[in-house]
Amino acid sequence: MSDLISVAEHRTRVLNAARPLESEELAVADSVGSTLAADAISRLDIPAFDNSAMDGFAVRHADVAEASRDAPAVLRVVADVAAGSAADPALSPGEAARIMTGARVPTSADTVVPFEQTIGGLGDSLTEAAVSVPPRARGAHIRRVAEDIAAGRVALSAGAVVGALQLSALIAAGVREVSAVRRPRVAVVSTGSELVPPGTDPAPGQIPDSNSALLAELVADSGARVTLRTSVGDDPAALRALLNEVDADVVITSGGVSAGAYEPVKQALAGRIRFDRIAMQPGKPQGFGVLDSGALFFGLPGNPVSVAASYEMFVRPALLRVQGRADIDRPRFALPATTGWRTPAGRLQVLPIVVDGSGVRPATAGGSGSHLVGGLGRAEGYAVVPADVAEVASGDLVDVMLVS
Ligand SMILES: Nc1nc2c(c(=O)[nH]1)N[C@H]1C(S)=C(S)[C@@H](COP(=O)(O)OP(=O)(O)OC[C@H]3O[C@@H](n4cnc5c(N)ncnc54)[C@H](O)[C@@H]3O)O[C@H]1N2
Ligand code: MOO
Repeated sequence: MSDLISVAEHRTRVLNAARPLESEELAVADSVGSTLAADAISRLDIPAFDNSAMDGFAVRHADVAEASRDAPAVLRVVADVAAGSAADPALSPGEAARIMTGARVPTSADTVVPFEQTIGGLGDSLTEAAVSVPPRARGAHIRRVAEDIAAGRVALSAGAVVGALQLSALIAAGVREVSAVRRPRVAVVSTGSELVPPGTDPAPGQIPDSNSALLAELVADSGARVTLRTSVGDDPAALRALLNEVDADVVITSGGVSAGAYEPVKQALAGRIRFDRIAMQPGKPQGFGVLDSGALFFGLPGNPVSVAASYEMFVRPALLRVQGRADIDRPRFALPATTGWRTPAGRLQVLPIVVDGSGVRPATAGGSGSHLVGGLGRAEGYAVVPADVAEVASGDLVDVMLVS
């Protein structure tokens, strides 16, 4: 239909309004989940000093270069260097130091021979080392100072999110504080008079409010903080009052944006934000704008699969952008469909999928219905099928983004 606007156009509008928040200094231990606002600079070399990669002997390469099982190079062991030791024993020709993994390599040694390449191994290692296998090269089994990151270099770049891997790198680099973008505060509001709180038995005509939980968890997964999670009935005045009070950087509602008689979001915000029909399935009706408070406002359609798909396509990229993330899109892979399915003409399809062997199939038994919230529980990601494709056949390659 001609009044549909493309996903790309809507996304551009959303991202243009999504500006990074201010930054704050955080202790590294408190930075997990935050995005760096500036490069974190290493205070230490990694490795911090030349050290041994193996338990064995620190040797002079010239002493062992010709060693063989028939003619072992027999060295006198003059020192024992454990990890943590500051010792730097001097080795003369014909001498070795016993050394453990992670220990400093003596300045006068240039190679490490593991116990396995000696005749006596650990057994008589404090008296002599009979090397029976020559090292592959001078420098073998030595981990060089700063070969990974040098002090003064970037340990983690602006725009990176601090997870477990990044935290370990920052700690190893001796970083104590980072400049991080403040995490967005997000309000999640379900609308609909049919909703009852999770765990409550619905009366006839009622259903559990699954969207606010869905959105709250998605928001948390995106590194933002849910500061309000609530539900209002089909009551535009109540919603307007709530929106006037809410203190958040981003407000996300579900429901009440389509063409019915009771559309609280549309009625509460008519003239203040845009309501568009997007060429996407699910997720056609979308409200978006900036509230008087400056908060970004997303009025997502109420159908649960529409909420999940709209979040992936519009809200998540925006939340990552306001956090200053370098990467705001999930990686996409082309995988074959293991079964065929129909796609809506003229709308980009965002279909929950299950990874099935080396291909994908719809997660929702009935296909692409936006109400099939039960099937969402099986979904591992989405197939994103262009608007001009009318049908996916078994074996076709489809673009997939994984979310779990
Ligand atoms: N005449 C038309 N009707 C509809 C159109 C249209 O273009 N013309 N669009 C359809 C499409 S597409 C969608 S998507 C929905 C969007 O409707 P709303 O955003 O107004 O959402 P509601 O009507 O409030 O709810 C839709 C559906 O989702 C269920 N729901 C709502 N909130 C929750 C919640 N928190 N947890 C679980 N389920 C929820 C609700 O009960 C409805 O079944 O409009 C179509 N109609
Ligand atoms: O756009 Mo609705 O989300 O197709 O069902």
